[in-house]
Amino acid sequence: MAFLQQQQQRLAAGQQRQRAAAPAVLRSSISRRTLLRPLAAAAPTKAGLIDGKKIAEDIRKEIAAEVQQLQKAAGRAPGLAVVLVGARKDSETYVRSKKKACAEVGFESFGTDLAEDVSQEELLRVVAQYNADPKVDGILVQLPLPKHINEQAVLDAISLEKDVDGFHPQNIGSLAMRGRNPTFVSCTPKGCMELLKRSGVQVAGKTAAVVGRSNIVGLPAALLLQNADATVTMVHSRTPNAEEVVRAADIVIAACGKAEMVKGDWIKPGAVVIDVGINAVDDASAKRGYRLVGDVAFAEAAAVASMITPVPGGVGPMTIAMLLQNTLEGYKRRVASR
Ligand SMILES: NC(=O)C1=CN([C@@H]2O[C@H](COP(=O)(O)OP(=O)(O)OC[C@H]3O[C@@H](n4cnc5c(N)ncnc54)[C@H](OP(=O)(O)O)[C@@H]3O)[C@@H](O)[C@H]2O)C=CC1
Ligand SMILES: Nc1nc(=O)c2c([nH]1)NC[C@@H]1CN(c3ccc(C(=O)N[C@@H](CCC(=O)O)C(=O)O)cc3)C=[N+]21
Repeated sequence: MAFLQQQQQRLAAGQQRQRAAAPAVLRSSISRRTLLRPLAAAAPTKAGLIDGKKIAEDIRKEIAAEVQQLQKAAGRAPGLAVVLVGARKDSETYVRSKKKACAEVGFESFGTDLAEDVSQEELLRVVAQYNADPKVDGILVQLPLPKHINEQAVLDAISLEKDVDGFHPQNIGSLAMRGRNPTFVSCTPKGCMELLKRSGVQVAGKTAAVVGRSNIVGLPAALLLQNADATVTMVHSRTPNAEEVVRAADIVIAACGKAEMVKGDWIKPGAVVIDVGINAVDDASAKRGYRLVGDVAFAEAAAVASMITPVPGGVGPMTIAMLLQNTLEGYKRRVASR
């Protein structure tokens, strides 16, 4: 019981600190009942929810307003080209939601759907066409690509000025070097940082753990946190003491692609948890026959963390909002340099 009390006390203190830093929109999501609950209560304390869906919606509105303002003088709307290879159901869904988001903010979207067995040469030709198209500000080739295609060769072929995914080696390399600004920052890690920023979470001086080291999520997320003056540790499949490293962190970004791997007792009381994971698990009671869960065991972690993102409704919608933001940035640069 003494331990529980201590933990509750630490939690309440952490939450009050976070609450003081949090903007009004978020403050309302940390309930009074949570804060005023007697310390010895057995029920788990609920973390404040970081509402990625709402924050992404705010950003889309900001983008739409800017497009309205800019497009008359520019003579055209921002343009995003999305290339889809094959017929993976999840990829088709993502591409559809990207095109829908484009329409919503007043972008023009271009799309090329290629057959699963398309040759690498043909795919490279499509990329080259979009590189040369003056109406296209951003190019996204949906991943994963079929096995017979060299993914990196395709990503390398996207013009640096149109690499709105931020996957070009020069963009990732610039992120890793002090004093260099990448042309574009990858959407998912950029979305994680934006969630922290818009939730009033201070990053400078904090310890952070990133679970996962992929080129598209874990690595750039760690670099961004480090550039924001956090002290960062990366955890991967060969890390023997992942749990211990995560438990030392004030900020956790989970991107390991393993459903609910990060447990509640891995989380330091009062930590902020950003869950990037998107995993489908079978669920006969769900309409689609499956439901989405993150890389974090949400309920357990929410009982310990001060703030946490849900899945769905957390990082996912932010990825799309950042894709639009990157495309708008590219458009503004290209219009200005005419
Ligand atoms: N919300 C969004 O917008 C997006 C969500 N995602 C989701 O994010 C997650 C990560 O995606 P992505 O980076 O592409 O995945 P990858 O499979 O490319 O990378 C996973 C990383 O996690 C590490 N890892 C795997 N198992 C463990 C383990 N047991 N302990 C510690 N680390 C481990 C791997 O280590 P190692 O390097 O040693 O193999 C690897 O670095 C997925 O769930 C994906 O669906 C991805 C993109 C966008
Ligand atoms: N070139 C490229 N760029 C990418 O950015 C890219 C990619 N390839 N391949 C696949 C991953 C995955 N990804 C997601 C985007 C949005 C949601 C998203 O909006 N998810 C919703 C739920 C969607 C649903 O209900 O199915 C949510 O989390 O709330 C998820 C995942 C982008 N990726």
